Amino acid sequence: MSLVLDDVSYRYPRVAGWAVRGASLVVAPGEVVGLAGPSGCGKSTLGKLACGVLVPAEGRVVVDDGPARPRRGARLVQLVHQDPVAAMNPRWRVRAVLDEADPTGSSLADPVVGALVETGWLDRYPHEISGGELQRVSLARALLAKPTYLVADEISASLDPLTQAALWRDLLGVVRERGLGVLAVSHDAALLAEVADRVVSVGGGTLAV
Ligand SMILES: Nc1ncnc2c1ncn2[C@@H]1O[C@H](COP(=O)(O)OP(=O)(O)OP(=O)(O)O)[C@@H](O)[C@H]1O
Repeated sequence: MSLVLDDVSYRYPRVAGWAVRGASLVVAPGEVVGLAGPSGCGKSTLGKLACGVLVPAEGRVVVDDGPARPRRGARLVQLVHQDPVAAMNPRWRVRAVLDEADPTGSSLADPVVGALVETGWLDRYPHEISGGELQRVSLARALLAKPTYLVADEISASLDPLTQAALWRDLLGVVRERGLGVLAVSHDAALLAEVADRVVSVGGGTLAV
């Protein structure tokens, strides 16, 4: 059982050249794999392929022996988007964002979510909280869906060092307790060295790990 990207390639419509070319990667349950590389080399694209937001032109993505995007049932791979503003409905208050992921309405009862989200944010719209706060809401939303794997795309880039450390401590707790597998995309080599079990680095150009 694992998240497998097998020789995947992807090119965006109307753009010359490949964004990702022949990339292969495995993330096991309970493992944190860091993905490093220069801007534009295809890290976010690979993350979107891993969770089924994009479909590879070549190669395949297999999640615990099944498809990345099953027609029915739970989405096993959740993406925490690099840009949480773009990933959130601007007309939904934070409470509605979390309730969509956990319709029981008891999301803050989850200790990890309770640590990430402050009650004072619940009645605000995404534009009424800071970028770093929105990143924490975005991570909480993804964890509420109880994924088996998480693609964490620069999830702590807009946080101060103390808040960043707290967020990763909470997330690594979920990795240990629930066996969550994480693909952590970051430019921050020191952070990846700290949180990842291993780091895949890409030198430059198109991503082909
Ligand atoms: N929606 C899109 N349409 C067209 N081209 C895109 C799109 N998104 C990304 N690209 C292009 O695909 C390539 C890979 O982009 P991607 O965002 O995956 O890189 P990245 O390594 O995550 O970069 P960064 O570290 O700056 O976030 C880049 O050349 C980028 O310009």
